[in-house]
Amino acid sequence: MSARYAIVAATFYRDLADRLIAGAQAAFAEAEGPLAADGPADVFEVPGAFELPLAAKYLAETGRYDGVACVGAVIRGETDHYDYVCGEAARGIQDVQLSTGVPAAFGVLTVDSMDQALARSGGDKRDSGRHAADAVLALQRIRRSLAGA
Ligand SMILES: Nc1c(NC[C@H](O)[C@H](O)[C@H](O)CO)[nH]c(=O)[nH]c1=O
Ligand SMILES: CC(=O)[C@@H](O)COP(=O)(O)O
Repeated sequence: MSARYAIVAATFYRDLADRLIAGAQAAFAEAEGPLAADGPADVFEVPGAFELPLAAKYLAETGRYDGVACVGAVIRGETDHYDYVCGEAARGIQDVQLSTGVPAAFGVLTVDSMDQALARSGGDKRDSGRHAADAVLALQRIRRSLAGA
């Protein structure tokens, strides 16, 4: 039985979203055995990170996906708007996975500069898109093992 994954991307910073999507797609493509995907992850886009939780909820509630990787980038500006966007995205995505039982990973960069974002979206620090997909796979591995127990 193969798996189906989704990626929902906040495209407020288009180039960063594309880098994060690529990382998540690569990680999903490497999944093996019962976690192996039946094809590339379906990609859905929202304007910003604040919209990620509801999009993830829509996808999780379809019952069509074994997990959802939520990706995006929030770069601090002059005001405290950053705090609200980041906080609600994190809390909302966590609520989706806890309420639906469908893995929904937090692959949202919360940074102070574009340089920090580039370094964490497949640059020299990490690939948060890949990490989000890996988190989905790790939770799905547990879920599948318990289902087979
Ligand atoms: N400043 C950033 C935003 N802001 C937009 C919000 O996420 C949201 O789309 C808007 O408030 C309408 O509800 N979003 C990001 O993803 N990254 C940012 O840096
Ligand atoms: C993270 C944000 O919402 C940010 O881009 C907004 O910038 P500002 O705080 O300067 O209005």
